[in-house]
Amino acid sequence: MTEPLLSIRDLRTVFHTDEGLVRAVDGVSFDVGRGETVCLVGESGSGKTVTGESITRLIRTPPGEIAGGEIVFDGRDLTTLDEDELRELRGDRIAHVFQNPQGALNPVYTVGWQIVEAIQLHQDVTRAEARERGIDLLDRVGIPEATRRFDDYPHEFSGGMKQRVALAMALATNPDLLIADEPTTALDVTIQNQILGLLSELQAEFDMSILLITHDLGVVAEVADRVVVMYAGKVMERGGVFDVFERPSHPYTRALLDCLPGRGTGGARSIGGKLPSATDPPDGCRFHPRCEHAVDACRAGEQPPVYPVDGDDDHVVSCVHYEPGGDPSVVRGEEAVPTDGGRPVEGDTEEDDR
Ligand SMILES: Nc1ncnc2c1ncn2[C@@H]1O[C@H](COP(=O)(O)OP(=O)(O)OP(=O)(O)O)[C@@H](O)[C@H]1O
Ligand code: NI
Repeated sequence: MTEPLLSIRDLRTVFHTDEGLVRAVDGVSFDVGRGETVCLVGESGSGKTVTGESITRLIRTPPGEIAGGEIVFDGRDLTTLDEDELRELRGDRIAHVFQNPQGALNPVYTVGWQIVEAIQLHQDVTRAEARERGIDLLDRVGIPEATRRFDDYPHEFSGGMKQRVALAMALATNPDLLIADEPTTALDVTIQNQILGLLSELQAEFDMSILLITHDLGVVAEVADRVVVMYAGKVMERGGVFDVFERPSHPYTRALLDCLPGRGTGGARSIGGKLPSATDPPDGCRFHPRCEHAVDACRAGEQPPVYPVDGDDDHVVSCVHYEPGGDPSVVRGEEAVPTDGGRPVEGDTEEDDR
């Protein structure tokens, strides 16, 4: 594999709060390859947004602080850059879009004016050239009558159209990496699908990498090349989208997938049990209090290291059942089939038998 565009190693981002230290991102590692879409998934509070915002240090300091790790982007460790260098990078080579496009748009100026500003901030072009480029971008993101709409104000666009405008602004400087944090969550399903389709098209056209943050596994199945599953600040599982969906290996990943309509036991809308406390997470595997497969080894010490699934270094899981000499069939019921002669394959039958 060629060198990834972005390589995050052992990232630690904390918040100093009145209730104590929140280890929002606690030793997270993953790569984003060139031209690849990597999805960061997990329930609310798992640290997805903080991970995305740590990359260009959008984290407010204080209370936030990047306490450790490396964020290597195109060969440079971003954690060593000063504020000026980061500003230069943000909105130029790395762009963000957020759930609420309102934040990206200033209500006081026309969208065209804002796009021209974004282009001129990073590129040495005339106003007329920037305008032409901006109209072209609005057109590319699917704004009808882009030339006429260019001089409209943000409030004159609907929610879905506003998100397209925000996307046009993000793409204005032809970024290498787009970090999209729940960009379609606030939109209705039809518009969601349009925007996601658009993202894929633009990705190919602009040859950029996308880090897409979402808790919607349906979206992940649609667009991801690779998946990083987070829980309580830790990576639980990481791998190619096909591997993770076909052979989900961490009990947490399996539980998440079981919540998808048409998969698993069906009916279940969310995982049982409570999310851990942000300031006082459990020892051992952070998921163990909600895990039906937890054993003593899961309850003490640190989060387990990541182990390859089926000897595949590209698909890894942080679960003691996968350590060398361990028995993953405890977690993945289907493994039991060849050994005991054709018992039912569902992962939860063992429990039902008891
Ligand atoms: N400014 C802050 N001060 C204190 N704690 C924070 C701050 N921002 C985030 N956190 C905490 O960091 C943890 C991770 O939050 P984060 O927003 O990254 O979760 P998320 O996975 O993006 O969730 P969601 O799906 O709800 O967006 C949470 O426990 C959250 O309360
Ligand atoms: Ni978030």
